[in-house]
Amino acid sequence: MMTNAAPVSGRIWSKRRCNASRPPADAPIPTTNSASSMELLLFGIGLGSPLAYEVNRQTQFYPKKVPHESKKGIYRNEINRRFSTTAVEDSGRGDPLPSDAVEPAPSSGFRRADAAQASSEPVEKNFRPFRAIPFESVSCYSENNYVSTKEGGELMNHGVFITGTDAGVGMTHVASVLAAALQRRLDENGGGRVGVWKPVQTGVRDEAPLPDSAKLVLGSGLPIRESETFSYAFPDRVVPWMAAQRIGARISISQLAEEGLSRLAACDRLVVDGAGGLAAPLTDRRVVADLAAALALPVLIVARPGIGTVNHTLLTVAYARGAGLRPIGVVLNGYRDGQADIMEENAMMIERFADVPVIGKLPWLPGAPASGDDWSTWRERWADVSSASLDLDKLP
Ligand SMILES: Nc1ncnc2c1ncn2[C@@H]1O[C@H](COP(=O)(O)OP(=O)(O)OP(=O)(O)O)[C@@H](O)[C@H]1O
Ligand SMILES: C[C@H](N)[C@@H](CCCCCC(=O)O)NC(=O)O
Ligand SMILES: [Mg+2]
Repeated sequence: MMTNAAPVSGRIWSKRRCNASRPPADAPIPTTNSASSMELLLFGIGLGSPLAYEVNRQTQFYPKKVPHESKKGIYRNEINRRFSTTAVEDSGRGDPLPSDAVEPAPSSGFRRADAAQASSEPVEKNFRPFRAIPFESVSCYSENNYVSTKEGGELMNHGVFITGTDAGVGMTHVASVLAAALQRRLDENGGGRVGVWKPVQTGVRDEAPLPDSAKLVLGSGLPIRESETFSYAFPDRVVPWMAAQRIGARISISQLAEEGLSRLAACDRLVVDGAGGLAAPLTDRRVVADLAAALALPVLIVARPGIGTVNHTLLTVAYARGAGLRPIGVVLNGYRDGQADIMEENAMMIERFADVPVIGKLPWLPGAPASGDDWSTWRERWADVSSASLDLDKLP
């Protein structure tokens, strides 16, 4: 029986900080151009209607690549609405998530960015530490054939959720090369399609470095459109929950879970690039680990090769297990000259103390492109070095 994780995020985000970032309780309800109103409109009337088109036109933010983000910096990638099917509800087994995991649905009209603000209760009373979804509760998804049962009857979907011991450890680079490697393996074995998905990305601005969604497409070389690889995009390079708070928006984990399951159904392997580590908050009560659990995906942990990584990796593994997740492997990424010995020792300790295999040891490969140009050379070099050291057989 899996246990729930400790309420870590409740301590990280003190009430004072949370309140400071929220709009005042009597703030006017946003009208058009707000994330929530746009989301509601699109949800209620469908993408094809003239009104929805009008909303899209008014809310451009990132016009070069994604013609549907708002000037305020949001937001929900409506293109991916098409992935939000009713498959989960149709399973006939009721609500796919525990009731407290499902965000309240909008009833009518515009709504504020955060349901807690619309409530008559003070915000503090609605703010609770997160509780990870117990793994058992996602078993209903198996009815949709999205879930494969591995040896020992363990529930595991056909894909992998990439996480890391810290921001910046190379999750997106590993996700993209892994997607390419999985596609190659499928091609060699009768075909099939690998999907990549970045559910929430932060730090997406015109002037910023490439967003992760672009890195996933360019780094994997898969024939997919960037606009179809992500769901939420926020301008500030911070934790997703905070990025949403800063612009008065909120992330719906139930919609993400639904979309993820539809994406799983639409491909043979899905590589999901999380944001930050497993404990990074997504909503008031949910963290990245909850999304991985809702998707029944095993997690692959990207970690640094050098000093500090044993502690960080063991913490991440423990947290994953506490949230009911299965850590399927660790990739030590970016070892430099002279670091091979300590990396080997660290790999040995991680395997011994965490009981998780280190399935990849990737070198630091200088010259990663910073813009959209010249990815093919890098991709080939990166694929060469990683194909030698990534053990794909450990992945479902
Ligand atoms: N093995 C590597 N060799 C060379 N450069 C790398 C390697 N791994 C990552 N990088 C570089 O390090 C930076 C961070 O990598 P990446 O974006 O994949 O990290 P991340 O963990 O996804 O970060 P974030 O938390 O910001 O999403 C990037 O500039 C990338 O080009
Ligand atoms: C800004 C980063 N790049 C990332 C979010 C990092 C969350 C960090 C969590 C923390 O501070 O503990 N965003 C993203 O992957 O889209
Ligand atoms: Mg990343």
